[in-house]
Amino acid sequence: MPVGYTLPVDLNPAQREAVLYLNGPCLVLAGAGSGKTRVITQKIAYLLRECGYAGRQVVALTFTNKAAREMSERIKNLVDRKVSKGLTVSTFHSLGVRFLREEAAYVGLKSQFSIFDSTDALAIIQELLATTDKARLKAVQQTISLWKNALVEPDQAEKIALTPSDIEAVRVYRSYNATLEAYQAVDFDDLIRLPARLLESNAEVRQRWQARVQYLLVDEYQDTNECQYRLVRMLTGDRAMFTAVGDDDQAIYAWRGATVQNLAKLTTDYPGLKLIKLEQNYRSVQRVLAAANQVISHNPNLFDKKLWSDLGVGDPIQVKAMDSEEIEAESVAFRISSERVERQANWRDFAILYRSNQQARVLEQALRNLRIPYSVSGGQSFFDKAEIRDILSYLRLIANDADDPSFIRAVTTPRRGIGQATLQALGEYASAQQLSLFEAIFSIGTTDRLSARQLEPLQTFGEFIQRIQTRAAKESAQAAGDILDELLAAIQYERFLYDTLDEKPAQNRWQNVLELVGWLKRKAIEDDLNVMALVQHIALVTMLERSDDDAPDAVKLSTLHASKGLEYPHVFLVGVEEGLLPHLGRDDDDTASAAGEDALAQRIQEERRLMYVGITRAQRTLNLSWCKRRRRAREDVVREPSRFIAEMGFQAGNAAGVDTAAGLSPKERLGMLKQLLNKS
Ligand SMILES: Nc1ncnc2c1ncn2[C@@H]1O[C@H](COP(=O)(O)OP(=O)(O)OP(=O)(O)O)[C@@H](O)[C@H]1O
Ligand SMILES: [Mg+2]
Repeated sequence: MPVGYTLPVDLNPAQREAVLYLNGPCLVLAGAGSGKTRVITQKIAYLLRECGYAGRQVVALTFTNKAAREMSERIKNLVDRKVSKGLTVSTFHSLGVRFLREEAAYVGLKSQFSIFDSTDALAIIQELLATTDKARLKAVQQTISLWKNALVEPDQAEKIALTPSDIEAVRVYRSYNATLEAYQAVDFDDLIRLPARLLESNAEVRQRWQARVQYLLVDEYQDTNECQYRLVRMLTGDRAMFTAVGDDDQAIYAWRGATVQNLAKLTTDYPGLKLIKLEQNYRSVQRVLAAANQVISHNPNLFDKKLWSDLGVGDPIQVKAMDSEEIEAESVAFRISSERVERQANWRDFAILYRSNQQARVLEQALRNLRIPYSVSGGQSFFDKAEIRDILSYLRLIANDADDPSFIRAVTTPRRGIGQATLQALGEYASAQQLSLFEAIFSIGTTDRLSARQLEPLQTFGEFIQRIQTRAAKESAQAAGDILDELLAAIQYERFLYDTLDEKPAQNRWQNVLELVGWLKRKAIEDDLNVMALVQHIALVTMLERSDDDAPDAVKLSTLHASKGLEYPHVFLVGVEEGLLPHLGRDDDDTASAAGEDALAQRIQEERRLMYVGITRAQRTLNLSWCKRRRRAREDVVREPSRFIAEMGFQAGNAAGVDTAAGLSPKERLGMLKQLLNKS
């Protein structure tokens, strides 16, 4: 340790060791709430303040934009702005975008490539597969995604594809890639796959990046996939100056190709790896921790870990059975409202967590009824709304005019007298000439299939987009706002809404558009992005969350997946029932249900880890509930309590809420007894 450096006192010896260790690769393996993320933040501060690293030499990778933002905030408080200048704290995907923007030419892209989200990607697959069977489409999309994440190219996929459906998927995979290439577009998986592949194949690029990334830190390492593993390996090279932190019990992205084996692989790939374990949990009271430990003990474990807390026993965990999801939602809303007063807490101290996005609607309604402020994260719904996709199609076209899907959406919304026949003629010409639709406008001229009357609105549109392109490329973040306003006015989008819809929905949609534009303007200024850079930024936000503008004091609604890494004083975990948590794939878009016993066991284990993640978000109180009946496709279905409730040692049927001492050590039991006695 450099002389005169005082590490923050609020690090325990093991954490301190992890922060100070700089002799090679380091893995911190520890349970929830043990301060893994804190180690990363403190280590960045240590590198910058005491070890002479410049900001631009340090890269920290997190799992979500929100986590990246929070980490940046914390570092701002620890390190002088001048010292941290150039520091990268981002998601794997944002780093991928930056990498590809700089190295675009090496992978045959222009730097203003489009990023297609899964809705865009699905539309392409639908065209290639020529089916509307949604389950089949999603299955193919997932297969392609898994191949990409495992760095399996179509040629290799062809060799391993045995079933007719996999063979079909290979065919789609090939054409899908070709289509993306034609549009100068990449999908989310490509954001990591292309950099990893380029780094592996091109020594010059590899050396340049290795010289640049002097120290790398990775949070939530258990959820990295093969591509991300290789990316980390390539970026850090033989020097292997990195710290990874993770918890195998919190691996919840196997369905996206993540593999906890990456944790084990580190220990074999880097023989000199320093392994550090943390055992004290600083987040949760003992009852919560005991429940978490109980549940996860039903999974086979890769690594032996212990976890204890000295934050006191805490209140009994409540387990409630509800008659329906409406009643469950009402009851949660009511409880939050009264507990806020009783506990003198803030709205933001409460979180409601659920397995599936669809559960949010009923909860939102109940909170609105009681006028409780809330914010939702983990949903993609906002960016999937028609009006938002309309506006974004313009922006995407402006940034990348090879993006044919965006062209088609923009040119036909609002309608400007360009009909199907016109577009068809344009499309045939474009593909014959190997041009994008946008380029085709300017060279097609009138033909026997395209009259001057048809051509004119196309050209007007083309010139309009070109004018904005010229400005957008030249101007700054400040001007981005003006450009957005002018764009909206020029296309008369508000009028289009009121012309085509009833007043109420038109008003709603226009509000959403204004919200989007307001958010974009703030983002442009905050991160100093011009319109071009902004467009790529948006695509990334759509991926996991859009929770920038969290209301300052609001109850948090979140999926379990999106709650990873976060903590709340009071947690309500709803819908803890068989079929939902564990989610057993009764949905029609599910492929794993047919995949046999072993796959099912794996799946239950992943769901159990998800349950563990949920429980361990709670700092002080935890409330579980499940519904005896739930509406599914307009039918009421009888539900059973989740097996996880029994695994925690609780009984599930009691509507009054039960408490048991299961999972507590003798000392903790005694503490609990004392507490009960004090109360009475
Ligand atoms: N040494 C410490 N002293 C006091 N508080 C600590 C200490 N280490 C961590 N904490 C606090 O404990 C909480 C959990 O820490 P952190 O979020 O870093 O854990 P984690 O291991 O990353 O959890 P998760 O597995 O959920 O991501 C935070 O509120 C953090 O500030
Ligand atoms: Mg963490």
